[in-house]
Amino acid sequence: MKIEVKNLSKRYKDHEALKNVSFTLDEPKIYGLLGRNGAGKTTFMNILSGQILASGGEILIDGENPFDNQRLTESICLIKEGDNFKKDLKIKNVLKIYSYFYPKWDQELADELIKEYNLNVNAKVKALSKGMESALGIIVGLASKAPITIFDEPYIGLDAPSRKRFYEILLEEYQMEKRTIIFSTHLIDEVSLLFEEVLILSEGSLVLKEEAESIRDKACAVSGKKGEVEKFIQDKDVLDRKQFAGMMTAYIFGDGEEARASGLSVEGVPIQELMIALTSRKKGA
Ligand SMILES: Nc1ncnc2c1ncn2[C@@H]1O[C@H](COP(=O)(O)OP(=O)(O)OP(=O)(O)O)[C@@H](O)[C@H]1O
Repeated sequence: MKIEVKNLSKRYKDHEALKNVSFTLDEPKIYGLLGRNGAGKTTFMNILSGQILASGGEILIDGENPFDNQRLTESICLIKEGDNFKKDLKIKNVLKIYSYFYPKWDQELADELIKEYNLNVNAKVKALSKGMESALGIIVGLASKAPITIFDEPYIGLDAPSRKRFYEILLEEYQMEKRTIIFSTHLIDEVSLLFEEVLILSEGSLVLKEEAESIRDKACAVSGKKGEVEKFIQDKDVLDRKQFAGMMTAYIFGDGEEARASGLSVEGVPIQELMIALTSRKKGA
């Protein structure tokens, strides 16, 4: 489904959470939506899933506004950090409700994941630990098979092996049937390999939208003796620099060929570092 975001703004009283954000997602991909606390990620995902209204601009999904739009809501599944389900419901009833709601619901996958995460279908949501409740969210998100599936920091309390399994299953499912997956997380290093495209919000503005692969070509980390790196980056677009014991690493925009030719060592910039550099750069600008 095509998602067009046009001059999107959201104001909460005197705070502008989203400022004139525009971009298009026109292919089913795994998108990483990143940014610091308060950058506007959840606000964006809430507007996208039709839960709240924008203050200005619009989001169109296949040409339609998602707010109060039954046809579209069946195609969008948003799994939040918590409180996704009514506390008094039993797991089996949660699954039943979602199976009615999502036309492409995959019960076989839900059953498999219930076993995988060792959940008792007769347990009530309120009796679940934080990690178990997150597992239930992940199960619903994956089994919904919604063409737009949004995970907003979906794994609070989930331990590392369970998160790893989630990434593996997400990828397996995605490879079997492509869909738009928007994944917002602060555990960037852990998931960045999943992302096919990365969007970074900073203080309500979009500061990067780039395919993960071209990030590798667009920015690089240049390391070497401090003096040599300093000399090399004089005329470069520098994102960030770190120094230690007479050595320096600078993150720069541009490919690494010239740096390599100057005898400096060149590596990719981890997406987490890129996010930190881009979001602090804007603040200081
Ligand atoms: N209902 C609301 N009322 C008032 N202000 C809000 C409301 N929801 C969000 N905000 C403010 O809007 C800004 C963006 O919040 P949002 O939750 O979208 O950020 P985020 O990027 O998801 O942050 P985090 O990574 O911490 O979850 C923040 O300054 C937040 O305080």
